[in-house]
Amino acid sequence: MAPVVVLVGAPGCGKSTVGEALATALGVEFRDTDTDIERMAGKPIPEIFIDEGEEHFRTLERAAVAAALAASPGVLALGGGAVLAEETRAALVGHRVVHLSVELPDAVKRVGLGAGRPLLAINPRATLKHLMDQRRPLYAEVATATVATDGRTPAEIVAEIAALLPR
Ligand SMILES: Nc1ncnc2c1ncn2[C@@H]1O[C@H](COP(=O)(O)OP(=O)(O)O)[C@@H](O)[C@H]1O
Ligand SMILES: O=C(O)C1=C[C@@H](OP(=O)(O)O)[C@@H](O)[C@H](O)C1
Ligand SMILES: [Mg+2]
Repeated sequence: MAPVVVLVGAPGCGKSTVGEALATALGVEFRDTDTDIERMAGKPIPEIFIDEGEEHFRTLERAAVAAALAASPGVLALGGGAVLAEETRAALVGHRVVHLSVELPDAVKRVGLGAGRPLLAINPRATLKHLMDQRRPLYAEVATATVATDGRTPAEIVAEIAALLPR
């Protein structure tokens, strides 16, 4: 069964937070591929990056996204870098994919010092800017709708996404 909606966007755009609140509002299951990856690997994401490296994480991520797209009936949040994989962008075709957009100032405030996000462990602001510039076209490519999150509460964002969904 396909997800009701898949959330994509940069780190700090609110995929995990908004996704969980949206699932609660809709009364459906919430799934986050980062949580699935941690379960698969048996350790937190920063440890996967330290022990096996980013490439290994991306391999686990491609598998986690493919499995979740096939099996999750509810709201599905991806990790911010999932769209880097062409295989994943292809797998998203035909799904309802909402890009939660965020500009650098709000993203920086939300990720803080990058705790729990190994890619942002050094110089979070500059790294985030680089990641966002690189990925913006990829989020636009996979998205069927975009919802801006800057200066808005998760509740406001949940309401806007819910209004996009079929009743
Ligand atoms: N709309 C929002 N306004 C303010 N803070 C937010 C908003 N959405 C998420 N946050 C906060 O930003 C941080 C990152 O959110 P998270 O859901 O983990 O983002 P993502 O999964 O997209 O990386 C969390 O501390 C969360 O509470
Ligand atoms: O941007 C990225 O490449 C990553 C984003 C993280 O997820 P969030 O976007 O939920 O922070 C997580 O998948 C991992 O740390 C890599
Ligand atoms: Mg997340």
